[in-house]
Amino acid sequence: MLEMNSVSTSYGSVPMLRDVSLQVGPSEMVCLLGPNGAGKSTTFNAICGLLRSDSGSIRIAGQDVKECGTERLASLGAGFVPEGRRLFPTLTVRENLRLAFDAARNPALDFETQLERMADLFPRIRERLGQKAGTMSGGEQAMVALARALIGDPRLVVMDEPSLGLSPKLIDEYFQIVSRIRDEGKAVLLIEQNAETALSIAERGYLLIRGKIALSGKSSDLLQDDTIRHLYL
Ligand SMILES: Nc1ncnc2c1ncn2[C@@H]1O[C@H](COP(=O)(O)OP(=O)(O)OP(=O)(O)O)[C@@H](O)[C@H]1O
Repeated sequence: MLEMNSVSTSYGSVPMLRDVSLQVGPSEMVCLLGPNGAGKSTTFNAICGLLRSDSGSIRIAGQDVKECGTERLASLGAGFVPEGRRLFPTLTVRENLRLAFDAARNPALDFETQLERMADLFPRIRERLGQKAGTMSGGEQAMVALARALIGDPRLVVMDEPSLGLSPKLIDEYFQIVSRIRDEGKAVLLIEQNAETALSIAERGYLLIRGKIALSGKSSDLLQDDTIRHLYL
């Protein structure tokens, strides 16, 4: 579903990602870990086409992101949860979800049916569809941002530090929903600081350090790895 091959990026003359390769297969949850400044959000921005790579390729469902253009990624079956949620604060929850639904351009889906599915998955937002997104609590906004990524029924979901700022109880609730999404057959790339939780629900993981993939493997192996233990556990 997602394939990055030897991707390098830079900010002006400063190199950032260096030869980053990673894959996420269908129905697979993979996490990307890394300390502050390692390049995790840069990777997210490169995947969703907001940042041009200098070399290498990024494919979603076999389609090159550069050729496709950011505005068409949703119609390839990809949903994104950016760091900080980035909802439209003056629009209601329903309007935020409607915009994402329309961007997915999936004629097989009906908006009201999808909205009902989101309300089932996120009981916290059922009562709040008419509320302006900017007036919601951080936890509620996190749920709306995930619902926005899911409303077009994507096959791949890419999330950038979705648990940032959530209470421990809400983090548990959030990741239970993320696990359910994977169990329903979606591919997930989970970019996270919260290594223990991410490795406990993802099948595989990558560790990014200073723009390079320093480690990769099965989550059970990474949990035992000295570098990971030293950095996080
Ligand atoms: N637009 C930009 N212009 C110049 N440098 C940038 C830009 N965006 C990010 N950087 C730099 O690139 C490096 C990686 O940033 P990035 O946001 O990808 O890290 P991160 O792993 O997501 O970190 P964090 O966990 O703190 O969010 C940092 O040193 C950052 O200052």
